[in-house]
Amino acid sequence: MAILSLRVVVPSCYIYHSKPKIVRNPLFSLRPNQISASMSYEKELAAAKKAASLAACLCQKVQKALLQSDVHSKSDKSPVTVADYGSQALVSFVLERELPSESFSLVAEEDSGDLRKDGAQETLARITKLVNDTLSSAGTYSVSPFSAEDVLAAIDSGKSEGGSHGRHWVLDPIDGTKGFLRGDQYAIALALLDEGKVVLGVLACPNLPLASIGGDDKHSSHSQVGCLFSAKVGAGTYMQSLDGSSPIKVQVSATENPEEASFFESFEAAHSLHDLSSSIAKKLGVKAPPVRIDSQAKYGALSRGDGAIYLRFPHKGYREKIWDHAAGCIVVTEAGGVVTDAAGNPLDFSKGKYLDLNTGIIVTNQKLMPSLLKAVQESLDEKASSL
Ligand SMILES: Nc1ncnc2c1ncn2[C@@H]1O[C@H](COP(=O)(O)OS(=O)(=O)O)[C@@H](OP(=O)(O)O)[C@H]1O
Ligand SMILES: [Mg+2]
Ligand SMILES: [Mg+2]
Ligand SMILES: [Mg+2]
Repeated sequence: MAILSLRVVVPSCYIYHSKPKIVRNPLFSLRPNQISASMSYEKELAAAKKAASLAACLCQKVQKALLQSDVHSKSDKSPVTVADYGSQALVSFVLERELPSESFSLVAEEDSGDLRKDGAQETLARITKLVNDTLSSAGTYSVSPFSAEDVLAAIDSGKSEGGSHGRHWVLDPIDGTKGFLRGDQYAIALALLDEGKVVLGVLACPNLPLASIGGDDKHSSHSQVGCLFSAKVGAGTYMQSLDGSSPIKVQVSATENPEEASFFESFEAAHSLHDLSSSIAKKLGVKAPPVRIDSQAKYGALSRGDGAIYLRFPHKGYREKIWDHAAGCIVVTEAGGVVTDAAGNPLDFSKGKYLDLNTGIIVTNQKLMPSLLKAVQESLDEKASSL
């Protein structure tokens, strides 16, 4: 069995601390109508942070010793690993356990179909062991070990369709599976929808340096890695280290000058049109080359001002899923940023599993958004007229 070599050294399993250290910033003082919103969803946010942190432990364990046999191809040919399944089972278990009085609906990326097929028993046994080992090493729950059937059921509790009524959790158990396999960036992305609106979001990014990745030190081997971003409607965005530092409030870059702004885009060229992003950035006057990283770690990095712009233009025909953007979207907006489609409309998470989008997704701060939208429109018009 081939063992893939991985570049990132990760810290040991996380101990999660919940007490926030508030960094005062007048920009983030709450308006009266935000106070009630900020006080609700508290236990849901705590549960989401716990679930994502535990899932991150499981993913790290797998990434440290990744076996070729842990990687499978889904029917759409995208990769899925034992860690994607294990992470989904763990998050679903923790949420149900922490919030027993609430009706539970989860819209999640993975399902157990392939794991129920002949020949998948060994993989399922490995996932079951990973889930049990992670729960027992965290020591948080005294539960009898999960059986393989329990794991399949926990994965399949993510089959909800979401929508505009009631509450729905939205989970990408590993966002950026290709990055995960390369030993690069990935995220456990969890959000809660209430009446079709994202009201909280958590991004666990086990390989994201705590220091900025926007500057010259982005390849420093000394950087401590492992970030947990969390945001609640009306209450701002916080970042803490996954191994337990106090949360600090973060905010997006305040730059008004595109020449100072760097931009993020997908690492995978198959996921976003890099040429189109370059033409938009050039029009806007951005000087720096693109920062290409996998997953919603881009939203996390943007929320703390590492870069000022995220451009995402999928190839024609691709339909964006809500779990690829829900958590990232609230993490950025609560940090003062703006997330829209290419026409400037806010993203609508109330339509089920898919986002009903116009062309692409753009993210930046409030000052740069008007000129970014103009550059996007001009570049799209040029592209259309050249066809
Ligand atoms: N063709 C195509 N176009 C656009 N997007 C796609 C495409 N295929 C996949 N995906 C989704 O992209 C998710 C990975 O996020 P990113 O594109 O931000 O990261 S990456 O740099 O490209 O790895 C990735 O999420 P995961 O499947 O959770 O890894 C996919 O949902
Ligand atoms: Mg994803
Ligand atoms: Mg995924
Ligand atoms: Mg996937």
